[in-house]
Amino acid sequence: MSMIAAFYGGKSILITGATGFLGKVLMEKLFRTSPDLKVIYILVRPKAGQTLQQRVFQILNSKLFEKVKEVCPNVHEKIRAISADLNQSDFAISKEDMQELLSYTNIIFHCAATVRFDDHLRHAVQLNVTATQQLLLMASQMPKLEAFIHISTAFSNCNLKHIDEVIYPCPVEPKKIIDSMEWLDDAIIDEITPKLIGDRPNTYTYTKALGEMVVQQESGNINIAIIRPSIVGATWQEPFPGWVDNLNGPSGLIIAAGKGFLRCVRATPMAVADLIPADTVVNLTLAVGWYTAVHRPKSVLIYHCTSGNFNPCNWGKMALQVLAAFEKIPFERAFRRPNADFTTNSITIQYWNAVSHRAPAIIYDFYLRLTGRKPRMTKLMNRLLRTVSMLEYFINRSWEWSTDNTEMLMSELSPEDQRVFNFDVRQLNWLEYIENYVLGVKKYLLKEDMAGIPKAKQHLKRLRNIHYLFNTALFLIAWRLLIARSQVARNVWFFIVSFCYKLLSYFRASSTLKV
Ligand SMILES: CCCCCCCCCCCCCCCCCCCCCCCCCCCC(=O)SCCNC(=O)CCNC(=O)[C@H](O)C(C)(C)COP(=O)(O)OP(=O)(O)OC[C@H]1O[C@@H](n2cnc3c(N)ncnc32)[C@H](O)[C@@H]1OP(=O)(O)O
Ligand SMILES: NC(=O)C1=CN([C@@H]2O[C@H](COP(=O)(O)OP(=O)(O)OC[C@H]3O[C@@H](n4cnc5c(N)ncnc54)[C@H](OP(=O)(O)O)[C@@H]3O)[C@@H](O)[C@H]2O)C=CC1
Repeated sequence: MSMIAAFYGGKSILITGATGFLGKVLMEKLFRTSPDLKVIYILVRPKAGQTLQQRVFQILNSKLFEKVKEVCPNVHEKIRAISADLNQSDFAISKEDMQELLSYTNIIFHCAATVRFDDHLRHAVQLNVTATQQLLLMASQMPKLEAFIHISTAFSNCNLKHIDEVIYPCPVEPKKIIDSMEWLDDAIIDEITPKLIGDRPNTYTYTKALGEMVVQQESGNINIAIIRPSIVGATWQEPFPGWVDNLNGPSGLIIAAGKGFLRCVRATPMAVADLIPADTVVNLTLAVGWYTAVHRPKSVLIYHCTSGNFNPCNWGKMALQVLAAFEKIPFERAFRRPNADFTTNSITIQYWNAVSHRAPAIIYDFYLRLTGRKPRMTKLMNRLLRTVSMLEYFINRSWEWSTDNTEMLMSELSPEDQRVFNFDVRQLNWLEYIENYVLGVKKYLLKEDMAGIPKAKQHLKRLRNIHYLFNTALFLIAWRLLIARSQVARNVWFFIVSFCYKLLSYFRASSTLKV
């Protein structure tokens, strides 16, 4: 019997960010392994014309929750969606709902965040820092609370090369930042943002670091732990391999590469690709929830959820594996054949961007115009290149994260818990994982039918032939222009033609002699 699964039985659990990628996988695993839990409260904001109920209905009716419905048929009754906006004071939760949350919550998993790299500092602070502070204040008023698990990121201290399981202070106190956001206007915030974030690449990593400081400062008597996952990818094993439902991290780039839009990047092939499957993060999170509640460590423990030091894979190897997966599982209607060229040279990347990305987009837009359609490829390409430039920081560096707490926890688990809540990535086979990832992107993000694979393969063959034809034509035109202008080129051409003619005559003569 799993001790962790039993621990969550009968519990009232509060999850923020439950409608996000990680939150959904967390909720699914909780229901599947502890169907006797009392209730999961989720803080949800109405969105895109959908009511809370419609959002919950959509989640529960997704493929992700198919197994849950078998083991926990009354799952609908066990989810309690609470209308909340983490950007508002008291999260805009009604008095009655707040009372219920304060009275009954046993465990909190705080997953909500803005994960956009380019978010305005005011908004990023509001969600990643102030909301964390408010949630801790709520937590301090919960008499039945046993543990508060805060999801941060392994990149909150990406300005360092080696990162220990400690909270590194930022130069300006989070409280000062929170206060200043209230009275500074946007223009001034824009001006001071680069100074505040210092050598971090974006507001996301900076505000996640501030969030951790808030957790430490406001922990009081609450049992708190922080999880720091690296780049969260599709699921590895549970509830099935390859589940992914948003474009963040590598998923969007896999689409861009598979569709042939993105063919080269500024990346360091030998840099460690610290990807971590979503289900691994969730398993560690649930194990940490149990450990924190039961063992009540004296200080805030930090758990790095990374793959690099257990089972490293670099970007070069990973890109080759992705390309190999595209051979087996091609995406439909690719723009060009997938390719993966890496360079660390800024001039080379500018040349490649011009030749491999912008020029084909311009030619295609020209073709769209000629055929009376609206050009769109150049715009799309510019947005893609902007996205890639924001991710470049993470694909050109390697980090080392110490994992003593994660390893300690692994050794604390019973063999059954190690199996049910497996977070040991040493067992992960990257080739298999990447293949399932590409399959998942095709099925769940692009919603493409597997029956279309032969047609997609045919399309790629056609693109390869067009590519060869185009290159041959380009070569012949260039050569024709050259021999028209240069005596040396003409001499070389004459030499090649006469050499070929002599070779042909020789073979013809020798074959006549044999007869
Ligand atoms: C397994 C990987 C191998 C890759 C295989 C490739 C094979 C060969 C190809 C050759 C190239 C090789 C590439 C190799 C390496 C790539 C590896 C991937 C690197 C991943 C690094 C991630 C680092 C993460 C570190 C921190 C982790 C965290 O803690 S938090 C979670 C991470 N957060 C994010 O990922 C958010 C990032 N996104 C944003 O901040 C914003 O979306 C944006 C600023 C980038 C863009 O914002 P914008 O206002 O323009 O609008 P938005 O509406 O958001 O999107 C615009 C269009 O772009 C699409 N989009 C969004 N995100 C991505 C993405 N990650 N990749 C591609 N496309 C993306 C979005 O759908 C929009 O499209 P349109 O609607 O069509 O305009
Ligand atoms: N994905 C990754 O690669 C990594 C993620 N992490 C961390 O994991 C956590 C979860 O990330 P992930 O699931 O990928 O992110 P998502 O963007 O998929 O989910 C974010 C969640 O936060 C919710 N949220 C955002 N703003 C508000 C708001 N104002 N009020 C209420 N809820 C809000 C979203 O709700 P809604 O659906 O309404 O938008 C959504 O449920 C984050 O803390 C992130 O920092 C850490 C490392 C890597």
